[in-house]
Amino acid sequence: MVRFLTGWLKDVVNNAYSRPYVHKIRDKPVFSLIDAIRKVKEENKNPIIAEYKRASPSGFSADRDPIEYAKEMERSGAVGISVLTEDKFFSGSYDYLFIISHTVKIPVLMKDFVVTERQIDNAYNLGADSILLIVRILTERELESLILYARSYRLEPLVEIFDENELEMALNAGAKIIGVNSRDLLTFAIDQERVKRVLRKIPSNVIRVAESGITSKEQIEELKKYGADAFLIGSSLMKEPSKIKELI
Ligand SMILES: O=C(O)c1ccccc1NCC(=O)[C@H](O)[C@H](O)COP(=O)(O)O
Repeated sequence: MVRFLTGWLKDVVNNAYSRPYVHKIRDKPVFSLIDAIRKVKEENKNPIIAEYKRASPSGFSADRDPIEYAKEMERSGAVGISVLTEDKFFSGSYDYLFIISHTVKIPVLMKDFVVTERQIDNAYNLGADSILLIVRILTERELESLILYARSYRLEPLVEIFDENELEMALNAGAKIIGVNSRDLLTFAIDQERVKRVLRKIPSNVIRVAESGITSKEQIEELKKYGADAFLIGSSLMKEPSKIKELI
């Protein structure tokens, strides 16, 4: 049983259960997102996970070529690329994941509302190096078992949390890389103060990712003071890809 869900989150999860199995065989190695983040930090640069997102339920939309975008992000030093594959609300697709993961040689994260092992099979077969697991939409048992299932493919999942309660669940489930989303998934409101509060409670042996609503270098520097190791940025890079140079 998934947790009690309302509004569009209920629809997005129902849709996730019906995603088809993709018949492909993985033909590339797995790149570790955690290792890549540590390496970029050692080089005194900001590890930016650049997101390929064409639309979102909060009204965002951008029409950008996935190959050009991914190449520019890699060339500019992004630590990884996050690819939205959710089709109904984000206009994502498995095709974008396959194309991008076969274009770049940096880790690629499958960003979706993962609730089934089949979605993880697809992520692996399509060339993803990590997947997102959102605590808000999973029970504790599901979170634990999906983490283990992803690891059976050597995909270390980015576990997304909202607050301290979800942090406890993520830590209990053994997450090694945790993202704190500043965007409330139901109201879409951005709250960076909550992110700072939660980030500083994450143990330093866990990789801490600040997610959503990041538009400037000043914000990144501020989030670093609270322990952020990496930054997941979608909208502002989709609108203006060259901005990545100033953020790194
Ligand atoms: O992007 C949205 O508007 C959104 C709305 C509701 C649920 C999730 C949503 N986005 C998923 C994400 O986590 C973001 O795409 C990602 O963190 C990047 O955020 P941003 O830089 O603000 O585009």
